[in-house]
Amino acid sequence: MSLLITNIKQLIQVHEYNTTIVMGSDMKNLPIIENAYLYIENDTIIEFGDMKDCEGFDAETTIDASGKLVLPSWCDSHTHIVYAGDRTSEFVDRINGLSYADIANKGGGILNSAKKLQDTSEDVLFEQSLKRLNELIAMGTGAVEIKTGYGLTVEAELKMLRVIKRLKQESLAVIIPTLLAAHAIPEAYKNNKQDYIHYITEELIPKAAELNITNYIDVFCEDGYFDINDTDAILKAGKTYNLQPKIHVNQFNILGGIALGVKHNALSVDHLEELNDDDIKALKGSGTMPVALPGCSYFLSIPYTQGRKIIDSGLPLAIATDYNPGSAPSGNMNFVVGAACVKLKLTPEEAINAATINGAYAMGISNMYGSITRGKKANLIITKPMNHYSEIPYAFAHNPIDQVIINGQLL
Ligand SMILES: N=CN[C@@H](CCC(=O)O)C(=O)O
Ligand SMILES: [Zn+2]
Repeated sequence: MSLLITNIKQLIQVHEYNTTIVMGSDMKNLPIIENAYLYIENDTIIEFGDMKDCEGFDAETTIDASGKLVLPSWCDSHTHIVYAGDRTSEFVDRINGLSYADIANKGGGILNSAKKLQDTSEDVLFEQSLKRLNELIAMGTGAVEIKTGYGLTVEAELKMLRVIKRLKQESLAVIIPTLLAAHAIPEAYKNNKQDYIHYITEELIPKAAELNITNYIDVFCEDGYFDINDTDAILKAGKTYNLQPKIHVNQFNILGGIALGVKHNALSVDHLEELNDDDIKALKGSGTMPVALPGCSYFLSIPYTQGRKIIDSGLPLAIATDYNPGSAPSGNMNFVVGAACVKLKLTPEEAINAATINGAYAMGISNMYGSITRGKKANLIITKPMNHYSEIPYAFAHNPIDQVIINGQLL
């Protein structure tokens, strides 16, 4: 199978050599070729260059992309798309003045989603999740991390993992599963958190590891959920099964979760709506990617992550949707790229780097995804006609996607 895309107005995120992360002032660079071609064989990028050098390709399919841009598909490194039903009633409660914490304290929030998920059959959960996955692919996402965490029992968490496995089998998109082992404390353990942590470390993690579906572990490190000591214990237990941390930290409070994540060699630390200088210091020189989730800040009306400060400190930054029923019910990476510019004060170049190569890094796949590089997988977006990539974040809430290619296949 071979595919040639010709007359590309701008071929974006082109790297001759295999770049796997961009950080600090380098995030301002977004290498492009104007009036370009791209040649794909099977699922792999084989060649690209200036249109005037496009000779000798005998492709089975040719797409004329005149007036359109081509870029790597979005790499969404933080989602919770396997959930049951929705939480629209809590949305209305928040409009009427309740906070996210108020709702959680009266048994809503994550506990509400857990109850719904426990009561939903595996097949129905799969169908609901597949629909969300297909919607986000149509919006340009080609690689996506999916967390568990709405199970809160071994049985329901394993059900979530099996659903993620089926999504992987069903979909062309790259799916990176994460065991969100500690997301909330179930009602039955309300006055006995240590027993629940024991249940997580001694039962859930070993049984989840047995399924061999995930390489990553997550904890919601936050006041009212899991503190630093709990998080430390759970990450240590994960390490014995070779699960690398990708953790929820600093969403509402600074507990020291960033430094703890770095200590445990976390691949990413996500949220960071609250951030201090010690957090920035902890990240310096580490291999841990800070991940901002502007859709969550938008939906909950909480502060936006200081993306500008993170990048100006010389660090890398990734952006992701956090698609979930409670704090960010949207998988639209185009919106996230726009919000990163408007609210995090990233330039379009920085936002596109954050949503492609750095998003791929935050899933451990940037050696094969996230840039236009010979030998990398052909996961691509062809945009609607536009003059410049800055129009993607500029025209907020529009749909810039014309076609999506995943693993060399035109969807
Ligand atoms: N903060 C923790 N987890 C999710 C939200 C979970 C929920 O409200 O259902 C998040 O990343 O925002
Ligand atoms: Zn999340």
